[in-house]
Amino acid sequence: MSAARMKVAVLGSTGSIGLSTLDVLARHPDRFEVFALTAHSNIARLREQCLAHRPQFAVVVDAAAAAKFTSELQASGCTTRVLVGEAALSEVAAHEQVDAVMAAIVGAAGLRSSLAAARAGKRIMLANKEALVMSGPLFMQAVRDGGATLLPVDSEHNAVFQCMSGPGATQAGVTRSDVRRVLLTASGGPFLRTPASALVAVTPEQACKHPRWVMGRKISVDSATLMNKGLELIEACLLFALPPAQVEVVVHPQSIVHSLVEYIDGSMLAQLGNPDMRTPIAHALGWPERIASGVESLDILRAARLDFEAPDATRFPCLRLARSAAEAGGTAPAVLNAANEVAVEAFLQRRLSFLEIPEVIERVLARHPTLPASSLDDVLSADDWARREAQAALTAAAGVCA
Ligand SMILES: NC(=O)C1=CN([C@@H]2O[C@H](COP(=O)(O)OP(=O)(O)OC[C@H]3O[C@@H](n4cnc5c(N)ncnc54)[C@H](OP(=O)(O)O)[C@@H]3O)[C@@H](O)[C@H]2O)C=CC1
Ligand SMILES: CC(=O)[C@@H](O)[C@H](O)COP(=O)(O)O
Ligand SMILES: [Mn+2]
Repeated sequence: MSAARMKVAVLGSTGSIGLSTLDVLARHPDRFEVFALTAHSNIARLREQCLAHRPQFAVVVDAAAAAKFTSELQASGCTTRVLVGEAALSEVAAHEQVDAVMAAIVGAAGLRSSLAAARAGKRIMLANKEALVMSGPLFMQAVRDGGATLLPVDSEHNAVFQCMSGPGATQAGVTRSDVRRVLLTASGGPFLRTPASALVAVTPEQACKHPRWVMGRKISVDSATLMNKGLELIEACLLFALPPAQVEVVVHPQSIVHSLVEYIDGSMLAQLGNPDMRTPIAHALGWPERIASGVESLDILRAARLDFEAPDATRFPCLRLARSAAEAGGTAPAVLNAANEVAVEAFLQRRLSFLEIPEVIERVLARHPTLPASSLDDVLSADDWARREAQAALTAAAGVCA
């Protein structure tokens, strides 16, 4: 039985998606084998995970932490081999023995390893939306060239994927002419009802307190600015080969409907469930079969009502910025993403106010002449340029902030 087990590499295993993935994997020891785990700063958690799951490889990005980690593992009798450095992430993602890769590193740091999994033809379960947003058509081409299977883990895209299954189902990235539009649901984040005048003083702690989901700090801030939905709009256009005009965003505070697809006959299909990432993770791991996730049944009588409203473009300008970048294409999404990463990090470090996040991004985008993104070098150059521009914009904003 063990010969048929799927070997899974979990990139970013110490994060929120990583933890949920290991929870689902542990429910199916007959079906999955944890092949590799990776961490950046949380070495203590990686050690616990290695002892619990006994992977063949563990990757520690930071060389300074690796020696102590390796001797601790050995002292515990754990035979996991420790690999060190960023290149090792791609090595395990593309390893010939790996069947499936959970891409759950946050931000641009996950680009190379996600691409490596695509090129090596793996089953890629994609949570790391920033990698796809940055490299866009190049990423989708790598999936096709490598013969990979790309399965969306982001809850909205997993919902759309599920609503597009059935007769006539296509692979992710292939246009369906019978789809009229996709509606991505947004919770609205922690500041859905916060007046504009109060947004200026909100703290990182408040921004990271998501009303429905427990997530890492970066995506939590993105959710609060609605940039998460902006990145997801670009992600949806790429995954489902749709123009931005066919992807709409609707605020749904209960986070029960995870997204909807409308067909040309007027049918709207939605995927519903409790807000728990183990559902899309289990879907991606088991696909095309369904496997248990540990998620409780949704009590629709208790939920009782589902509300929908339009997003407020004035208080949350990030959505507009992302839509413009989606329409511009080329290097614009990579620039949007990089500027956002810099601005969010500065906000988390209290060097930038909440309302200055979109200001920094807009300033960088305004200075960017969109170029074709024909190669990975084009994407990385745009990313590098945008980070430097955003740092400069931070300095300007810090003067205002101080
Ligand atoms: N959390 C959620 O519910 C959802 C998340 N996503 C997406 O999934 C991805 C992960 O999110 P989430 O789990 O919340 O984030 P977390 O911050 O909780 O975890 C991030 C993971 O990435 C690792 N990491 C951070 N920086 C680096 C780096 N430079 N090199 C290598 N590894 C690094 C972290 O390691 P360490 O902890 O050791 O520092 C950790 O394992 C994001 O792209 C997010 O947008 C999408 C939908 C839902
Ligand atoms: C769980 C998930 O997929 C997140 O991307 C979530 O959607 C964030 O919530 P928002 O809808 O508030 O952005
Ligand atoms: Mn999402």
